[in-house]
Amino acid sequence: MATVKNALSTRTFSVLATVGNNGNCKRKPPHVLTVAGSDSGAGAGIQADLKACGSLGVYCSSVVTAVTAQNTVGVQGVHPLPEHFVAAQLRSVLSDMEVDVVKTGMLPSIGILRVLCESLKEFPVQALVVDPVMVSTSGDVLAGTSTLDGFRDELLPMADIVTPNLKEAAALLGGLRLETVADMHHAARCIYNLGPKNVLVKGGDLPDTSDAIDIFFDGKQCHEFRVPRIKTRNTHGTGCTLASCIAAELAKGSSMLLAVQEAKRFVEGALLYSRDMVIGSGPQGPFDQLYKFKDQAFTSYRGEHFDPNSLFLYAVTDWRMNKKWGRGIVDAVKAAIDGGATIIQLREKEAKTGDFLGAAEACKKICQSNHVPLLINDRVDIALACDADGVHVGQSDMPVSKVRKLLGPNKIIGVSCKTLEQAERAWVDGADYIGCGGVFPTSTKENNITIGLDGLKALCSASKLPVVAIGGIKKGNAGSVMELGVPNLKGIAVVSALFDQQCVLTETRCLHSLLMDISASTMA
Ligand SMILES: Nc1ncnc2c1ncn2[C@@H]1O[C@H](COP(=O)(O)OP(=O)(O)OP(=O)(O)O)[C@@H](O)[C@H]1O
Ligand SMILES: Cc1ncc(CO)c(N)n1
Ligand SMILES: [Mg+2]
Repeated sequence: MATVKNALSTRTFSVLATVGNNGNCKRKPPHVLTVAGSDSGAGAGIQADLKACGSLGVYCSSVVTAVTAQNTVGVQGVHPLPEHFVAAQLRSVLSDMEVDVVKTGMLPSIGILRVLCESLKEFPVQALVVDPVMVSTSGDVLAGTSTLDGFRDELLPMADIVTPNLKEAAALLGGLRLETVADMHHAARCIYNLGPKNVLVKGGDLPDTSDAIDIFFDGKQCHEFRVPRIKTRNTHGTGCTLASCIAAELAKGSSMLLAVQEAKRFVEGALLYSRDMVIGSGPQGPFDQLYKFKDQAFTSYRGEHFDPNSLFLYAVTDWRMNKKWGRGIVDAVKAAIDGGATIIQLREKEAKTGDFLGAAEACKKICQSNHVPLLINDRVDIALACDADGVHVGQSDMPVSKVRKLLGPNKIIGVSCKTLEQAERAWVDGADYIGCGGVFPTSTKENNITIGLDGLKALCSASKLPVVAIGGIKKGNAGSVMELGVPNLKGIAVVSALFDQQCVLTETRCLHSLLMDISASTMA
């Protein structure tokens, strides 16, 4: 069950709008309509789209434009559906089902392309993702050359993003040669001039590159996406999957750039998971878009940005304490890391913005070179400005769902919780971990309610997220916390035990070795 929970990304639930209906509360899930061809081998086309959207927690309806007979060897046949029946399917779905985003794949004829354009004018949607499918990787033609003009003159001007591969980009530009990354940049700009709001030129098929490189152009800036090319024969359907994931993320409310980033991560994770899979005997096999349901390890694949074990010894800075002992934030952070701190949070309630940012930037360098994540307390602006690894917020700071929108899917978000309701909310809103306390009385925070070891244990047991304990923890009582033995209690967070001390390095070392001893004895 845990795998299923994970695959239904925490983010998913935060975007389920509730709509009143005869006094009842109903959920409206984000909804993508794919208008594409069926792939009998199920690696690409409608089948890929349904799996990809489903994996990202998005409802996917489907209008079939053609039925193909294909497998890992190639395309054995294409049977386009009659235009009037594509029109009928479009009307059925769009007139009734509150589609957020339309994603197009194989449009086998200019007639079908025009039917789609007419439907979109009659039933406008929030966003249109156009994957201008023309030729399969096996070289088989999936859309006649007559559709080229239709794409250029009618569909692309309506598109929020178009995602051609190299051959399709070349065809859209009248047979331009595309052989280098510089050519891809140029092509992205030229295709933008055909009218779409954004362009992603995909370089999966660029020869002689160790990276898979895609170029994104939003009319102002070009972004280069590079991931190490995964060595596998199973890449059939990467294009369809990528476009569907972009559509799904847009339907959930993401910005275009973040949607593309998330889609890339999904494809990369799926290829990695499926790299050794053997289906069929032809040259290009399908991969598994449902990978997140099958192997929990892949839900925490590196794209998932956060290792809960980094909560082990969590150092939270305090300007006043460090000043009292005559040292700056940066020196304090360096000493804590040298002593074994596994994550750093800068909590500088009184610092001026300019000073805070300067210190944060210096800490970021130290943290990065030591592979220790750096979080900023409360100040999302500072975190963005110094490119910190994430933010920690309290219950009266900016809500987690808003922080997630600002920081995107790849940053860490922690939130302080005392109650089971707050812990549940944190999970729903897309937090990565919970800070739970005060466990013991503390002077760092005024008027802080102490929940005690029992409160901590109850909250950990109920929480679906990893937990770090905080509040008055020091050498003398750290053992009683870690010995609670709840699996998602990953570590302790400390302020005065490290920073209200003469030597930060010594205190951190001491606490670190104590924690190591405790975890060795609890594992034994
Ligand atoms: N071996 C790989 N490793 C990592 N990423 C890849 C690999 N192959 C393709 N990609 C990525 O997959 C996405 C689709 O790229 P590609 O250029 O293959 O599209 P396509 O040709 O339209 O796909 P399709 O196989 O569905 O026709 C791109 O983001 C690309 O960078
Ligand atoms: C049906 C269908 N759509 C798209 C592609 C492109 O991969 C394919 N091979 N088949
Ligand atoms: Mg390809």
